[in-house]
Amino acid sequence: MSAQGLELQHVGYKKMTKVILNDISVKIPLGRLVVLLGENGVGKTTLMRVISDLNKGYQGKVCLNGVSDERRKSLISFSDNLSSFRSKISLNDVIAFYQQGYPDFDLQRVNELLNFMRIDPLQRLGSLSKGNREKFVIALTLARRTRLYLLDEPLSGVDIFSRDKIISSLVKWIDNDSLLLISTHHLSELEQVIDDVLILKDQTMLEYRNVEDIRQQEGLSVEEYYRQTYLEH
Ligand SMILES: Nc1ncnc2c1ncn2[C@@H]1O[C@H](COP(=O)(O)OP(=O)(O)OP(=O)(O)O)[C@@H](O)[C@H]1O
Repeated sequence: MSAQGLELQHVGYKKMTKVILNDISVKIPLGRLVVLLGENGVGKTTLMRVISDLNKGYQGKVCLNGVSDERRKSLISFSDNLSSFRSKISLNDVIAFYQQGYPDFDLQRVNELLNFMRIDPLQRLGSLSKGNREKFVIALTLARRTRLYLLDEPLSGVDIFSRDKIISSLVKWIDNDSLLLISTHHLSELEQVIDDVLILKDQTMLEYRNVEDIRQQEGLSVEEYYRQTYLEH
């Protein structure tokens, strides 16, 4: 494989003496939409934080497009819960902050995304409902023109109509030379748009597999396959 893409080599992470992630190795090419699966507490958020270099002191190597040191951070857009912002700040001011902080932030794209999600940027952050706040986070995350997007359970509070709309448009917002890793507990909704699944179990990777292979070779939906594989091991 070329250096283009995300490569994890024997990645592990401990918190004090507790093993959270253990010996994860995988190569994911660019241009993929990958869903990250696993039960509560298995380490999905931790893995995203390790990939983003937010959790220091991990074992092994994380390499994105050939960059394995902390410079890879500039190639990664990770959904942020915006907890560092005051509730009185307007969405436009949060956007201005992102514009200043990220040279790859695309103002036109964020406006298109907000328009698409029907979020008015004149509102104050603290006035957003849970679901609308999640939509705003998705818009901010996808508005960067970068190589890797990490969305950590981005749709948990979003209503089913908006979820369908956002999910079916995800491909449109991700460039061909980028990669999207999205964690969810609602796999069935994403089945039609994802390329691959990455399953975590017992602190490590159980499987990384192409969804078309699953359908053709196993004759199962991705959700059926996930349940079967998870319970078998
Ligand atoms: N600050 C912390 N201190 C100690 N343990 C932690 C800390 N943060 C996370 N953990 C532990 O790390 C493990 C992985 O947590 P993580 O949040 O990554 O799981 P997850 O797969 O994202 O879970 P969920 O599906 O519930 O969001 C859990 O066992 C959790 O208790």
